[in-house]
Amino acid sequence: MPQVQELKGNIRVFCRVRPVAFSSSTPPSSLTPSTPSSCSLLTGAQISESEKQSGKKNAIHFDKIFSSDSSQEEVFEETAPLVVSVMDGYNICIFAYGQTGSGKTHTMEGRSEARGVNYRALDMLFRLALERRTTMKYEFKVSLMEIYNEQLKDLLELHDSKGEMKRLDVKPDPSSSSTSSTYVPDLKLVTVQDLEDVQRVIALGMKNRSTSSTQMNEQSSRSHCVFSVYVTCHDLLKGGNFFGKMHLIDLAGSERLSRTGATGERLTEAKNINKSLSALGNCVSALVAKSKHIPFRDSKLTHLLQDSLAGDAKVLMFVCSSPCDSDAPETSCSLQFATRARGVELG
Ligand SMILES: Nc1ncnc2c1ncn2[C@@H]1O[C@H](COP(=O)(O)OP(=O)(O)OP(=O)(O)O)[C@@H](O)[C@H]1O
Repeated sequence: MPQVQELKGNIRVFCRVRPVAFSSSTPPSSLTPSTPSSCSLLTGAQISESEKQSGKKNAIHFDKIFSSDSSQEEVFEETAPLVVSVMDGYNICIFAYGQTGSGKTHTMEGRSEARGVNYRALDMLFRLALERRTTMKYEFKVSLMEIYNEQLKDLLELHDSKGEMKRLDVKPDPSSSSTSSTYVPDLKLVTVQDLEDVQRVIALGMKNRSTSSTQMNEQSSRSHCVFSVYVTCHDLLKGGNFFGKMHLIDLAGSERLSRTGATGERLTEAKNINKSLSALGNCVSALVAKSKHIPFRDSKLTHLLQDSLAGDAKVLMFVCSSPCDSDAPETSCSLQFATRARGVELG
């Protein structure tokens, strides 16, 4: 059984490197083709090697590095201790960050033959609930939202017959004494009892999600996707209830507009994605500097994350990276962001 991690601490950062093969199979015409020999930028071994050479000052530190041959099981094994604590009433936020095509969706959602963190997390929660059934009774609800072009949408509820999704907003939580606590009024929560329920809900939501093909990724997420799990725990021995909440977030990929060849609608999407990711960067910098004002309200993404980043959540960030030299500028930006994020003190 994974051990529950301590509440206080910094944002934990896990670095995951995508395999080479996925970019070389369909090399984008405008990019340097990815060959194994040119894809030497980032492996666990090389990070520690560069660490040795450059000395501690410039070294990049992560809580864990997963190389390109790390399996979904290995990744989840390290993530599980954090996930478990939602059953004990903690708030958890796990998000994947990185350039487009770097493996964020693979890490969070995965595929049916290689499930990602979301599915494995729910699987573990259901199994734990069963194990603890003589002392605790758990109820699970989930929600699925996306932030697309700076609009927060409920992926589980249609707003009208034209197929428009219901639009949502982030508001201060009136039931909490903490000023950083937020909630999303009118968000649809669905009770789930097993993995089949979860799969049904996710399949419905994903049908409504905004993805499209870009030069960098055949099935690129054009929105930030927020899958949330709400756990109510009834203590059967002592009586009383407590609550835990977990956000599992697949961020849209950061991208250089010049590389993506985006025009029209794709360009608007890309600009909105980059804007909200830089708002996240600004909040992280302000949190590291312990500024009085953290600009959470500058974007829907940061407003939604306020609850986790300024509250009492345990936060884990996957920084997903391409191993290719041709992606070096983006990888460098992602790693710098991850380094800053790791300096954020929580709790
Ligand atoms: N560790 C991995 N092992 C196997 N396949 C991977 C891995 N990482 C990524 N891939 C594959 O690479 C491709 C791109 O990955 P993915 O869609 O997860 O990227 P992304 O970061 O979510 O991109 P975007 O931001 O454009 O949505 C997919 O086909 C995915 O299955």
